[in-house]
Amino acid sequence: MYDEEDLRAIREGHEEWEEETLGPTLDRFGERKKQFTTDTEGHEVDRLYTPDDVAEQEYDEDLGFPGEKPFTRGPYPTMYRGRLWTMRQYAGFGTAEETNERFRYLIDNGSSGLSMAFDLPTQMGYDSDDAMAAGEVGKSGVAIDSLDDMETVFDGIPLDEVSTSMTINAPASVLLAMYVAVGDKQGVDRSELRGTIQNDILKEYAARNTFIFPPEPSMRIITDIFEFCADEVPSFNTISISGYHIREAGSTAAQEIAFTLADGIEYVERAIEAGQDVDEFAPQLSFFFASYNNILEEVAKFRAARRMWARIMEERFGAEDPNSMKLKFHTQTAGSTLTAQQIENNVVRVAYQALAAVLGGTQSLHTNGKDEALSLPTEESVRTALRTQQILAHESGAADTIDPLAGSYYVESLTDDLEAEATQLIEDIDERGGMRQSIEDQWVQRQIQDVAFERQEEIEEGERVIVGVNEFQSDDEVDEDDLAEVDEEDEQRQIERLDAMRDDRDEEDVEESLDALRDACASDANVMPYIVDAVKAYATTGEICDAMRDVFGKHTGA
Ligand SMILES: C[C@H](C(=O)O)C(=O)SCCNC(=O)CCNC(=O)[C@H](O)C(C)(C)COP(=O)(O)OP(=O)(O)OC[C@H]1O[C@@H](n2cnc3c(N)ncnc32)[C@H](O)[C@@H]1OP(=O)(O)O
Repeated sequence: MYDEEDLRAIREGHEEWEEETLGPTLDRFGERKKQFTTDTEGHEVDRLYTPDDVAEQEYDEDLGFPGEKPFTRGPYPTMYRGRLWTMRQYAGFGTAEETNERFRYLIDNGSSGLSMAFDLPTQMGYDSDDAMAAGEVGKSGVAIDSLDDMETVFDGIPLDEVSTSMTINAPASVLLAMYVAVGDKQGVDRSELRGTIQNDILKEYAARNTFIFPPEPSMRIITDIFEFCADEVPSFNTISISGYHIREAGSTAAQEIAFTLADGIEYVERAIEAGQDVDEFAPQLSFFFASYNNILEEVAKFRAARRMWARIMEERFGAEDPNSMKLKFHTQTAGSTLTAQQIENNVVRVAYQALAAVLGGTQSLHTNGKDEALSLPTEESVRTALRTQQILAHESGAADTIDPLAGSYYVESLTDDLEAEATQLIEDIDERGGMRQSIEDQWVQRQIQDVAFERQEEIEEGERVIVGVNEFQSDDEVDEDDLAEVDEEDEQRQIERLDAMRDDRDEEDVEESLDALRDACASDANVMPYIVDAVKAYATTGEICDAMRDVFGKHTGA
């Protein structure tokens, strides 16, 4: 963007400055550290960035305009001036009634989207009365045993007026079918259903661990979902390809981009192999990233990811519809950065992380509650987390102009560096036979673990300061009474609900629908319509997943 002459003058000026102005000050005072790095190991931060650091950038090709390729500056032409990001607080615990109450509370307080957390048994495809579920029912999210529970969660919440994200992976097909069935019962046209299922099984094998079936049938179910949604539920985001868990497992920012986009590449390849047209399903692919404390690195990460995905979709897959190239993403502030010490500091961490997400152009945001390192968040901490977003949206000015950090020599240079680093990693993965193979070989897991280990050492040795933990400690202790408690009776109540539901349903319908589903799994039919039928017959999550386990088998380890 600068001509050679300008650049030469800048370089000369830089050298002069180093000698005449900087030198004497450095000699007298030095600097705080020998080396400055970004949040992630190995990425050195220079003292000063100038146009020379972004001399290679071409405005048109690398930045462009918002809503246009390569979408570095954002997927929409007006961004937050037209519509604020969706404030989507992750919630759900105990029984369907409790979750319905929390959802209504969030909507009453200005939440603009819902985000549903499921308990571990639901995520693993077990009913609440299964021996495998004991002690876990309703703990990390809501227990959904059947359509009956789903109807209760959305009681009084018209599905044509909200968009709902569901953090569900291995049994995503079942929960999506339940959502569709609730919509059908509410009389909402399927084309009006909006939301996202996480449905990202590859990162389950690599980092999050709630898988049920082996990789092969899991990938088939995912492509069936893409096809079903394109035909029946066209506004639904069929997957949330997630870097969040990869980062939380310890990865660097560049690895977070690379492994997430490499997962994306694997899904796109599979769907194309299954005969689908890339421009039919790609616009409904969505992404999910973490936002950490290093604000400028995070902004660069989001911008680099957008640019890379646009290039991958166009150049690698020949996508023609610009909507197929737009990387739209949800952000969650980083749970692992929250400290159990001085929990009020977490409000500040979350605010900075949320700022980074917004400066980076997120479409949807969850801000963590300050107490989440210790317990489920209380209503009060959930409210403060939501208010943090509202202050950011309405008071900070951060939403008033598009991609405000563009043109910062540092942010642009870091955007380029992260793109280069992540592109190199994707090339390495390609050479190893793709992401699925690299996960099966444990290569991805090892890359992440190595970084996580180094970071832990830095914290233990005090090289990395965590305020309130290894520096600036104080003796204040959290009052246990201020934390949310899990109701231990929930498990029993949920089992009773499930029993009552089973007494009411038509067993013959259930059996027939499960037999048909088994047959569909064993053939090459799309499984989704069969799952919708089973759900509508009130077959349970566990029964449906068992029918699929009968045909697909179980995956026991990555
Ligand atoms: C840690 C934890 C765990 O492990 O358990 C987790 O995983 S929690 C994980 C929780 N995960 C999540 O919550 C995932 C959330 N994800 C999402 O909501 C989605 O995938 C998303 C990222 C694409 C965001 O979807 P969204 O509906 O909120 O937002 P969108 O960007 O699609 O915008 C909604 C509609 O408004 C339109 N729109 C948006 N902005 C503009 C604008 N400036 N001008 C005009 N129109 C606009 C869009 O085109 C779209 O309409 P149209 O559709 O007509 O084009």
